[in-house]
Amino acid sequence: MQAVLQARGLTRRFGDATVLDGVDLDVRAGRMTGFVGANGAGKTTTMRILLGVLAPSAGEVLWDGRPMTAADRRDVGYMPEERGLYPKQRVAEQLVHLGRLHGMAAAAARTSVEQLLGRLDLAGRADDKLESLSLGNQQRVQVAAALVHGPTALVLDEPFSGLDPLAVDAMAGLLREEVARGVPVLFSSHQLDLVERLCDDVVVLAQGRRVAAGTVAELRARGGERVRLEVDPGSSADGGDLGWLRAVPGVRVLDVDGPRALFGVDEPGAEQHVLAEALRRGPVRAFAPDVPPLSEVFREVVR
Ligand SMILES: Nc1ncnc2c1ncn2[C@@H]1O[C@H](COP(=O)(O)OP(=O)(O)OP(=O)(O)O)[C@@H](O)[C@H]1O
Repeated sequence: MQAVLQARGLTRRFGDATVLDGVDLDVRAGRMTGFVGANGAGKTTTMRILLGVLAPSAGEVLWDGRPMTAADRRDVGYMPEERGLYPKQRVAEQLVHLGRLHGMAAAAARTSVEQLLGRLDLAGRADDKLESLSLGNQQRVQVAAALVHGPTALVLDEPFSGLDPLAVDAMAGLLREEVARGVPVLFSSHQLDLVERLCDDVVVLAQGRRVAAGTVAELRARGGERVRLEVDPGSSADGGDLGWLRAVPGVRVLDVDGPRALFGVDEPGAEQHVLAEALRRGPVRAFAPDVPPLSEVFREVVR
């Protein structure tokens, strides 16, 4: 499927420092794309370039396969790192104003704001000044600001930071609805468990370069074949200690804790030798393939 929003070879220099170096990015229609990387990796800089807030030193941003214009960008929902709503203005008032700026009729903007505030559990705060809300609730309003006009794409800089688990679920539900209506969604986050749970695709940046990209499953499979083994400690002569695994050729022990172990398979079939040896020593409780969590893959690829 053709990506709607693409970056090709994005490079950005600040003085002598190259903070983005040839970054490619694809955000596909109807897919949630997670944008991850350590502090300072270049995520915010990339998002600013996507939205035209910052110019690239080289490279380009494409919309539907052609250079993205200011008109294309006008309908993208953007939640910038510096946020951007007015603390002293009332919540609903400024959201309606934003909808109007995107070309909505007043009545349509009011309806959209009412619905969004209801979904985000903020109906009772509509007439309060933004600054009187807790930080988490202010964050919800910031996301509402990106959604109010029915965006053609969403680019959100850490929309989940500082949210309680219920707010995360409410926000995730809203974003999923946008994805379901075909909107490409890109969001940055340091919460890798959340990225793993919510995203279809992931892009990993490290020091200004794209070091990995693909579906969550593809990235998790990068660690190679792994197997989890557990034996019955009581019935084995050696008390179930799996230390012997270290001597099996073609096997890379990742973790051993008495009768439980996790090992990588470097030579196809080596896991069958492990199983045969384990069964020779006593009963086996578990022998199953294991996929590393995204957080583990992340540590590997950004190293
Ligand atoms: N205006 C600027 N002038 C000079 N350097 C900048 C400027 N903006 C960003 N940088 C540098 O670019 C690098 C990338 O920063 P960026 O904010 O894009 O990273 P990030 O991945 O979003 O980080 P974080 O997860 O901490 O938000 C950093 O080293 C930062 O100091």
